[in-house]
Amino acid sequence: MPLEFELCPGRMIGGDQPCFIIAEIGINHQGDVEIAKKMIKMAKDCGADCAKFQKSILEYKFNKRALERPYNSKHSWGASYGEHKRHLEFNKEQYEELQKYANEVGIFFTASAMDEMAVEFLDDMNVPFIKVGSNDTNNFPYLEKTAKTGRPMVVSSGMQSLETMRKVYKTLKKHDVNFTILQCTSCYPLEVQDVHLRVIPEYQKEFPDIPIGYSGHESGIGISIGAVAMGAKVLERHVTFDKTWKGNDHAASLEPSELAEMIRSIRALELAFGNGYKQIWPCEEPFRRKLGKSVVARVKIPKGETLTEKMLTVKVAEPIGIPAEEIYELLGKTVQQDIEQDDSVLPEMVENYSKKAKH
Ligand SMILES: CC(=O)N[C@H](C=O)[C@@H](O)[C@H](O)[C@H](O)COP(=O)(O)O
Ligand SMILES: C=C(OP(=O)(O)O)C(=O)O
Repeated sequence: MPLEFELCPGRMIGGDQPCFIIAEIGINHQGDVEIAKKMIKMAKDCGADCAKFQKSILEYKFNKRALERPYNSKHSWGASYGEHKRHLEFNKEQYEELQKYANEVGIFFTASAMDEMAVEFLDDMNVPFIKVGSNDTNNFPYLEKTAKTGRPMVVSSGMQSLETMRKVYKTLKKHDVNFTILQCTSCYPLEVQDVHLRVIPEYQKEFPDIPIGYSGHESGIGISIGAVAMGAKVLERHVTFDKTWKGNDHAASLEPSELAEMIRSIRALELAFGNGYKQIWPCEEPFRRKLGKSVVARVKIPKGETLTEKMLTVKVAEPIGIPAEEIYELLGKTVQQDIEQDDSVLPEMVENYSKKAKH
């Protein structure tokens, strides 16, 4: 399987492709379709590639007692966890409305499938790829089912060991499905010492034929930009209109100005990566001419003298002379005209000196 693949129609990821940026709306829409739409538009306006939600079919994601447990958090939308989750869940019609809206806006639309029924739900919706949230990454029947849809998979790896991730990789390889693995630590918000960006190159070594990415829950944008510098080819961040809103994820999310700034910085960083060639670039020429150093006579050198190191020095000189890096090639050669002290040494002043001064 190649290191690059098509994650969404017409959008390759991996290799030298720009990092694919997922704006994770998740549950930050507060259960309100109109807010969700505004968030889709905001993600597009900020330059994200994809707007993502979280789809659960609650009776399949949770057992009864988990749905009944009290949820006394300040982030709760109901007395029980089930009521809270029901408030945040969009139905099929609402998903279709959001998908249609994302299409109009021109941004890819998908969700994490939070249980096996949600996989079917999203597959029926023809989403471009399925996100596997960290809490399903060790759920092998679910992974097999998702892989069988044939849709590319973005697999997060919070709350998992390397051993489990090796099993995940082998399982998905068996199904010949395109997938990427994201480094992730599942804490909300995530403290910097718990980020572990060095897992990105570790994953690259472990899984050399798939793109590796990062799903971040930290505050701010610097660490995610760093993740891209370390090779993340997919980046997912939660987004919000207001970090102080009620809800578990808002504090670990980016507000629009941060999202836009992060994406601008990532796109600039990608340009800055360059192609790995080291050479003198055209943009450096004026500066090389002004600031670059040439060989200069340290003393007056009469015609016929043989050049020694003591006769020469290196300075910013006018006119530009033989470049500094060629000074040793001059030693032992004969000068064919007088050179005054502090004058540039020019190629035509030196016998059999074939190299031309670089102008
Ligand atoms: C692991 C996982 O699912 N994480 C998700 C993605 O990052 C989160 O958005 C959770 O859904 C969210 O933090 C849950 O919050 P509450 O429990 O208040 O609904
Ligand atoms: C839980 C999710 O993601 P992550 O594990 O990457 O935070 C998700 O996308 O629903």
